[in-house]
Amino acid sequence: MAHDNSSDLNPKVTTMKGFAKLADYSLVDSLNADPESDSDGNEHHPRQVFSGHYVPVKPTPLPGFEYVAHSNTLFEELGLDDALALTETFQEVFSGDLLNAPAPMLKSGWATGYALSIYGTEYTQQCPFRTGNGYGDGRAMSIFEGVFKGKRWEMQLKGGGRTPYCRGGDGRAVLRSSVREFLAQEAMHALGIPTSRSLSLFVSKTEQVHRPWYHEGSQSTDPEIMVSNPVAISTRVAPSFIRVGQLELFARRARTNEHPNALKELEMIVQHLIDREYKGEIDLALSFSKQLIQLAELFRERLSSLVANWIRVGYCQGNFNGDNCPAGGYTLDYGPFGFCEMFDPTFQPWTGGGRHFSFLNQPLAAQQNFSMFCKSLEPLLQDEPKAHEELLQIRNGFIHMMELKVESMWALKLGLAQYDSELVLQLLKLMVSTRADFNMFFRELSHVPKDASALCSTFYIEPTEEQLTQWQHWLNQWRIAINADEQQDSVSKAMKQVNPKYTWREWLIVPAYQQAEQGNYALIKELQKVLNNPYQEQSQEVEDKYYRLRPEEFYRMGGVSHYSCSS
Ligand SMILES: Nc1ncnc2c1ncn2[C@@H]1O[C@H](COP(=O)(O)OP(=O)(O)OP(=O)(O)O)[C@@H](O)[C@H]1O
Ligand SMILES: [Mg+2]
Repeated sequence: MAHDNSSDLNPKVTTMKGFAKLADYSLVDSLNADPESDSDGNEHHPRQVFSGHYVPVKPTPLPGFEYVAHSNTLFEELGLDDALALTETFQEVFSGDLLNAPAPMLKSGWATGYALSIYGTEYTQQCPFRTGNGYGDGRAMSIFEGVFKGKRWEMQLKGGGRTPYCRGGDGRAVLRSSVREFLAQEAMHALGIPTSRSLSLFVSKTEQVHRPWYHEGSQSTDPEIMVSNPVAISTRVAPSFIRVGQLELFARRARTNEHPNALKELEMIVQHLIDREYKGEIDLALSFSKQLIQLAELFRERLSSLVANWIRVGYCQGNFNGDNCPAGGYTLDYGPFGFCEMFDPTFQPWTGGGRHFSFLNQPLAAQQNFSMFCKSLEPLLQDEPKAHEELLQIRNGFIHMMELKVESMWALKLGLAQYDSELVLQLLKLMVSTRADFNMFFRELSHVPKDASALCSTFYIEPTEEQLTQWQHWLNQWRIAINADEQQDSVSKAMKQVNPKYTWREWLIVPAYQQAEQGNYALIKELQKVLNNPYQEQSQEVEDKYYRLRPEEFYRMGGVSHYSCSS
């Protein structure tokens, strides 16, 4: 199926010449190309896509583009020289113009369809045709795959214009959301959490689009005004961009036998998933049904560990539905996300997200996505009752595995050899009652203080005498549990490796995208540096600026503490 003739690149690539070919990995939707396609041969109109794994699309270039940033870290990992980001060809390609893309790159990219399920419920109404056949990458498109230093990566533009899945949207992403996604992906990577990565970010100096937003300083939940913002293209990179929702799309079609190839298309996309995301971990000599069982086990492991890690660093995805859940088990779609500052188990920055996707509910949301993943594999096991039963058991075991992961995450955060439910529950209650900052609290605790007053700098309120006594009691219990008198140094060191000092604080990111809108990208560079080293101590200057409780004026502020528009 996969057409794979890409070659390894030499270290430190300085030109685009070595960039590998886009893999035409599977069935293209060729039967129903858009009769209305524009003179550039591209499809900019919403339409139903009934079959095939992708639709060829050409990005719509950013007019009057300007380079904003690239990730030195990812460049280094891919073996690319930083100077490449400043070359004309690179800038053209990653601002959406493939006209001069050097061979063996193709002159067009591809967009994929996916299905939507929200918290385990299947939806079909979210496209103009109310069938689900027009739902998918509405403004994201991959432009090639390549092998860099022995590892295969897919590169995808976000905001590169309309696709048949655009549903009437403009196909664009604004600079605000693009800066957030660009920085967040690399910050998560630095935190040690699997994620799509950021390659580059370009902005248009001439094209703007409108998005609903807030008045300066507004405390409204809903945005009050339309604000125009420059459009941007960020490029994200991952082994593949296959989402649970994508498997769901093909499984739904297979279940209802929507066309003669439906089951085959499901099988092909699952094979592609194994090839791109699980090769090396799945025994390809096994029968396909046994491979599927291994796949489900591996994804269960990756997904549960991912979500436990999200909680570890205070991350809330915000909209963890099936189409924002990559089947490779990493984090994707940094639009509705946020990081919990003042600890609240129901923290949810995205006003459209609801409690079911809130901070400490994410394990349950993950369970729903995992169930949909398993359900998508079922049509492939319809003649294999034994394997089907095994799959159901793996599905039913998710929540237990998730619990274990969450428990060991708390144990790790607290430097405990074993999870202690009483200690953790008491702690979370105390954190809520004294309004502790989630990440600063754990960082200060990592110094293993003797006196509870050392923790007060992480509280948003002045604790009462009674609360201080409760804290001291908890601290004493905890110190006994970690054997602090003898192991203080080693526990402290280990805790600092899992409790980050520098994490995402939305109010410190806002000025970076605001200044970028004025053409000043210095703060983006500064944030890249700071967030790239989350576990290390940095200079006093950095500490004073970035290791701080959120100032009161940013609480309840639209666009900072919550947002309704993430695009
Ligand atoms: N401006 C837009 N134009 C066209 N389609 C859009 C636009 N904004 C969002 N969409 C599409 O709407 C759907 C839901 O949007 P959502 O915010 O989850 O995704 P996203 O942030 O665009 O993308 P992704 O999940 O690829 O990171 C997606 O299928 C997305 O492609
Ligand atoms: Mg999305």
